[in-house]
Amino acid sequence: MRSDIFTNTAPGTLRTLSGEYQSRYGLISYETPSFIPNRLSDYPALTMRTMGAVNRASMAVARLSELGERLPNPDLIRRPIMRREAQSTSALEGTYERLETVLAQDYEPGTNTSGLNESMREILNYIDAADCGIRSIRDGRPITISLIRELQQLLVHNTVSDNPQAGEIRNSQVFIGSPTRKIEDARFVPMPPGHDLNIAVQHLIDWWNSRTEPGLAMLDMAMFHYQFETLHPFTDGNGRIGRLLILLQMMSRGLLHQPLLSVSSWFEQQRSEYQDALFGVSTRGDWDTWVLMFCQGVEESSEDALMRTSRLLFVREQYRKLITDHAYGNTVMETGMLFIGHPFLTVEQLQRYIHKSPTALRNALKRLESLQLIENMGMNTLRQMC
Ligand SMILES: Nc1ncnc2c1ncn2[C@@H]1O[C@H](COP(=O)(O)OP(=O)(O)OP(=O)(O)O)[C@@H](O)[C@H]1O
Repeated sequence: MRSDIFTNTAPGTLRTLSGEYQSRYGLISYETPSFIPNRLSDYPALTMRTMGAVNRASMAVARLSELGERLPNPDLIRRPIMRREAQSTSALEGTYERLETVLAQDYEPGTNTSGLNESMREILNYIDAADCGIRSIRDGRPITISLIRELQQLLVHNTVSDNPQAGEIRNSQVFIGSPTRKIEDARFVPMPPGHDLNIAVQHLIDWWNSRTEPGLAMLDMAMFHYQFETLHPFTDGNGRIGRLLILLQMMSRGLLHQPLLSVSSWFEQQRSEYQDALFGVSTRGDWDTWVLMFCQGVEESSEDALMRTSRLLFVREQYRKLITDHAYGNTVMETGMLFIGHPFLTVEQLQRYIHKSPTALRNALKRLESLQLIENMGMNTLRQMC
């Protein structure tokens, strides 16, 4: 990491690290600065433009929350939204599966994924971690180190990163973005592991839990996200856990009651600006650019979630009306409603969710197909058509 781009307004200090790493050519020695951020304390000075973005983001989340309160079946509607988040937060870190494949994957949190490929396992692990986080917040559990460690452990479960450091604050050095594999060329080198890192992470969590002013929650989340990523507490999964925490923080501060927000797709589209903005805080204390970007991301993601959720509600109403107009019975209605949260369903899944005879289910599917609400894709899979 270059040290000359850190100015005297950087909110931290540089410490030189030296060591050796194993390359394919043998042990190579390195010497590089690492960045130790100051503890978060007061709010940074922000421009009027950024304060406006903070307000707009808060209002967009409030609108989404209001819609969430009116949802007839929030758990069903949240399912495709969480899968989309799982797909894009993983894509941001280079783990890619098509969204359709993720939506079609027959999976419920906690079930065995060992037969699946590594990238699908990672994506489904995110669903497990998100599910665990959401349940914890709903049970009134505060955001603590132990909760965050539990989420990271779920995220890396049964993947290449499932090692003795899974679920632990790291005890080894990490380097962000060193594509040439030369440590000196890493874009950012977080602080070394050990006592100081553990204390810094604890301080960050205490800082978060001491913030209670609702009007400042957006700013708190932006600052928290920067500090979390800059500390990089884990050996893997820092980006994904950091972005999951944004949702959990909104829920725990009462800004959002239903987990309808997916921020990663927006950050994925702005990947290099996102990393530059985080880096800009470290190198020159440019909080304004970072907070502005964070709030734009939250605002646009909330607007997008509002649009997607409203569309799902509209589709649900269309299904309901058509099925009612044709005087079809409960099984058709129940089956049709299931497709709202499951754009793809296999016959086996349907049999698991709807406890009716195979003939009744077959008839219900035929009726939904005749109404052109679903389509048979072959291989026992049906797809929502609206
Ligand atoms: N300059 C930077 N300062 C602080 N954080 C950064 C910086 N650049 C990127 N990040 C954060 O680090 C994340 C990527 O980190 P890294 O490539 O080490 O992945 P990771 O820790 O393995 O976790 P994940 O795979 O979930 O990101 C980014 O998503 C971003 O949140």
